[in-house]
Amino acid sequence: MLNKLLKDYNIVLGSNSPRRKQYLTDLGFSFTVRASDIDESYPEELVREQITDYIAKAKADAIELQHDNEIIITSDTTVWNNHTSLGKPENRDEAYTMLKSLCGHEHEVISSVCLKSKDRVSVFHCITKVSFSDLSDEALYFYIDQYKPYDKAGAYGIQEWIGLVGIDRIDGSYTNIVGLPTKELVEELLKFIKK
Ligand SMILES: Cc1cn([C@H]2C[C@H](O)[C@@H](COP(=O)(O)OP(=O)(O)OP(=O)(O)O)O2)c(=O)[nH]c1=O
Repeated sequence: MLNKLLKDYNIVLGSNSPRRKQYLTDLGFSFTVRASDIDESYPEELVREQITDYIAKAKADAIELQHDNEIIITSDTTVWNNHTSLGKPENRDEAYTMLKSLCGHEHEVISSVCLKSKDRVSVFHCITKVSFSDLSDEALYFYIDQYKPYDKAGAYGIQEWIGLVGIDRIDGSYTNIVGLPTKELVEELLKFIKK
């Protein structure tokens, strides 16, 4: 159904994330992948969704449009906790510090998505609240050592073991936590091609 609506466009996913690829596939899109590998730094005055909006757009800007009918989709996800943005942990200690800082309270997961065509750019974001339970150090180290969450913002994947045992509740989109707010993406894409 979505392919029919988008028949005049070539969708290009600008991402190396297997989860984003899977979600686009599950949505039923035909698409190609053309990812960039940018430096994900951002101006230090930015906060919350300003950070992910900025990086999602930078990811799109780093990808060249090859045809007039292409729409490039890029996304960026961060964990916003205690006024701090948690990206991907660089090592075991950093992963532990991040997870420990999430335990026992609520944080926000923010994903921004950038849609870019020959003549337009649109960025939107989606925020989900996630409450972590107070996990033991043993559980945190078990998760880090078994799952090596070094490719995940905030050092966790809700779709993994820690999501099964350590999350009290979420408020908002689940797919947004995993890196791509699918319902919002479809809505925004349909608006984007109507303009
Ligand atoms: C919080 C959380 C994040 N994540 C993932 C989503 C993102 O892929 C990743 C954050 O890194 P991103 O920089 O958003 O994306 P990426 O490097 O994986 O892919 P690309 O830039 O090529 O598009 O963390 C989960 O899979 N589960 C979770 O519960």
